[in-house]
Amino acid sequence: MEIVIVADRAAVGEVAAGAIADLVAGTPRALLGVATGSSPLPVYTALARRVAAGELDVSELRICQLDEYVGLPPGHPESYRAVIEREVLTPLGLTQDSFLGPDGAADDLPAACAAYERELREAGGVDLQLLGIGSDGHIGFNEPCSSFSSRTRVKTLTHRTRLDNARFFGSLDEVPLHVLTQGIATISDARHLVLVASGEAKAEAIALTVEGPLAAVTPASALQLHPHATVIVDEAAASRLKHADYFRATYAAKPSWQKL
Ligand SMILES: N[C@@H]1[C@@H](O)[C@H](O)[C@@H](COP(=O)(O)O)O[C@@H]1O
Repeated sequence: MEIVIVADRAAVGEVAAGAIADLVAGTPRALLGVATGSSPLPVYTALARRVAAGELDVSELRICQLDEYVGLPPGHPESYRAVIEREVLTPLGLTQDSFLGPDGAADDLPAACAAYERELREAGGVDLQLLGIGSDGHIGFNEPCSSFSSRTRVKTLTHRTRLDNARFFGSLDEVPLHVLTQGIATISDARHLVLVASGEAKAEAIALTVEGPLAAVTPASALQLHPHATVIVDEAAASRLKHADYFRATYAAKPSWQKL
């Protein structure tokens, strides 16, 4: 696992966008897994800026979604499909044609989960999966104690996650209780995992992810098992890392030929 510590949220976005730009330069039709939440927004802003400046061509890029609420009516502004369209597809000039996501409005949810697993496989697998992290260490919607071998399935949100996400809805009651999410094994199939976090509220989850024991109670600790995982954090999110100085020195001495 490589840990990159930078000054602030905007710098987190620039470094992660650089990794995506490097991928697209070599593989224009790459499959990019995107995440919702506030953490990845600076990444999308940095990508959109590069596209607008003519520095990056994403016209062939394909996008896929990590997770989705169950039961929101189609077109609900907080469905993750709508969020990704608003925050990723439109700013990058992409359409729903280049987008894969699980169907949270399906009558048969297990079948929708199996169909999404199949779609990801048939698309050739995810090249780079961008991840945020919940304050309880969840990735996607894999709440604490999710199995490391889990595939896409229905999960129940914890009270804490529903409280965290209530800011996007009118009230806590409007936050769905159930979701579909890529499992931890599904996420780990991606060839490169890039987790971004900023702010003090994520410091404990980041310390447990990077330096804590491998434990289902911290779902993001599964990144420790991945052959190519990068964690990009700002100083506040890094503030509880015991090995921060080593991580800084390692990144500062990174050979120029070596990409993230
Ligand atoms: N399912 C999403 C996660 O993918 C995201 O990482 C998390 C953190 O969001 P934020 O970055 O806003 O703290 O929110 C939701 O639970």
